[in-house]
Amino acid sequence: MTHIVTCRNVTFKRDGQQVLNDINWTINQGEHWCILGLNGSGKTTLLNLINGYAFPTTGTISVLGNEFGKTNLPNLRKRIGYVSSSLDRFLHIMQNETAEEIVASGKYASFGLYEHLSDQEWLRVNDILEALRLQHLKGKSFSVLSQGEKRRVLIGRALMNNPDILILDEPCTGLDVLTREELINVMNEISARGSHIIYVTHHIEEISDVITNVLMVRDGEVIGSGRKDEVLTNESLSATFKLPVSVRWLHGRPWLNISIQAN
Ligand SMILES: Nc1ncnc2c1ncn2[C@@H]1O[C@H](COP(=O)(O)OP(=O)(O)OP(=O)(O)O)[C@@H](O)[C@H]1O
Repeated sequence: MTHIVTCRNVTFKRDGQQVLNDINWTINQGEHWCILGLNGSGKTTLLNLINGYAFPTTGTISVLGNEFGKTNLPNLRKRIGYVSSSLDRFLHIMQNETAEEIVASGKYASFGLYEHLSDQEWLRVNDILEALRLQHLKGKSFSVLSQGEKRRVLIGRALMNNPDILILDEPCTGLDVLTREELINVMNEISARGSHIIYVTHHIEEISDVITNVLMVRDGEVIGSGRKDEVLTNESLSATFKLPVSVRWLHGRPWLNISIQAN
């Protein structure tokens, strides 16, 4: 398999609105992508198409070598991990479960099912807790964890199945700067384990060393796509954010400056 994701001439229309228009995008082996775009630009819709939760109006999508419409979706979805703060509303069902039980439940892609794990799978749970620096949370119930700890536990849960693709949809929303940096560091671990990252954000500061490529979306259209150092220019960022901005690189990481214009 050479391509992880391929979108060809993908459009998506709903209620007379062209939500996505002629999207062409390829993720190759070994690449980690960030999707950048304003609120309402179409990022979540694109993720839903990749997950097979929605289907394009026209065009084709193939994920991990399988073309949608010609493949077994549940099996394919097991190879895609998805962590999103938009799923927080479902978290009430696991408030009493411990950090390690929640990671373990990722094995069955269902909360609350971890009774049948083998000794080897529990070793894997331990290994993940260690890799994400969550060992100290063993035995603690989910309800008492901080926001940052909860996000990392959910990423650990998504890693339990060794997904080929891990989608992180705005994982740093609501986190303070220290917790955000801790979470960004976790991406090194994820890539070391062989998952391809798709990281969705509004903030270019979250584009860590691990991210190789960036897709810029504006009003449902791709306006930039490629290696991050080539794509993240003042012009393309100003177009993406509909605001005059400039980019500054510090130790290989981009930061945004907003050019305030005097009236
Ligand atoms: N099923 C649908 N029916 C009608 N409109 C839709 C549907 N799905 C998405 N849209 C519209 O498409 C546009 C893009 O929405 P989408 O959620 O993909 O944006 P987004 O980039 O993820 O935004 P945010 O950053 O705020 O999460 C919005 O205007 C939204 O209202």
